[in-house]
Amino acid sequence: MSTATIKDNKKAEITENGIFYPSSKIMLDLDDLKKVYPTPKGDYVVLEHLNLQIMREEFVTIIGHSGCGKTTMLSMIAGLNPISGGRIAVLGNPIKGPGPDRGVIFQSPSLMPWMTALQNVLLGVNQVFPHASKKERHEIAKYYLQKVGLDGAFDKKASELSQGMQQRVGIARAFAIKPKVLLLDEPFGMLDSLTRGELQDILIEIWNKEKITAVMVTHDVDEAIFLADRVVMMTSGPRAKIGDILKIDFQRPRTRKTVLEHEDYYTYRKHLIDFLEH
Ligand SMILES: Nc1ncnc2c1ncn2[C@@H]1O[C@H](COP(=O)(O)OP(=O)(O)OP(=O)(O)O)[C@@H](O)[C@H]1O
Repeated sequence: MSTATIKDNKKAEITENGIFYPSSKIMLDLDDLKKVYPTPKGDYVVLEHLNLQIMREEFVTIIGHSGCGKTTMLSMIAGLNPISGGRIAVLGNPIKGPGPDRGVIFQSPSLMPWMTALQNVLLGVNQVFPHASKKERHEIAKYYLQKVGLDGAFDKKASELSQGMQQRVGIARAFAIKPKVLLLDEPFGMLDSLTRGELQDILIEIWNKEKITAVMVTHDVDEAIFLADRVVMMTSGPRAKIGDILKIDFQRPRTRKTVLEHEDYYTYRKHLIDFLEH
């Protein structure tokens, strides 16, 4: 097992734990990112000098104390929150706002309650693939609903679905637009632990197949380790930035059992908990 403290990973090409990441492999580049919120008491600098490169086909989880700016960072990558300084680029192209190259899964899936599961997924598919035939668009939406285990619930209204089923629709909706980057903001935070485990398995199964770049904020250290290629630790705010990065060397595909039984598991876990406690 190897770990590395990233003091300054600003370079376009980085070497970490002996692995060389060429710039051609960088999917997402956060360069000297800054975010300031104006408040009645004056400007609040949430993030400053935040540098992070995320590779193609990489699954990165982000942990940090409550209020450090994880959602702020993710919403800026999504293009939903303006940048105060620095740059965010996808495959070298600076982002200018939200776009279909970035899919988002929030803690609450915010479905249209009066629409069916299928119609909710089709909303995004229709927008992103306007030139595909109606049959093709339905096939895409149904494929991903099947993948999340909702074969029998295409025509159920979102309001009739449990929270876990609604989040399954949220996952299907995000994958169905075939984004380059999937952004997940504590997507399982509101679910009971059994449902949470089921959805982690579904997420990782689809991700294993599609291998799109994924960035996921979580408060759960075990979830962070189970899913990630690298766990990114943010310092506490104000002026939060990347404090440390832990590479998770478990082979894929992974199962919870093999991960929990791996001799490095508790070393990884201790590393993350030590970071959060200091
Ligand atoms: N629109 C806003 N205006 C002013 N301050 C804001 C705004 N949005 C967030 N903040 C502040 O910015 C800081 C970072 O918030 P953010 O939600 O990004 O943190 P977080 O790490 O995602 O928190 P949590 O883990 O609790 O979800 C917090 O102190 C929050 O109060």
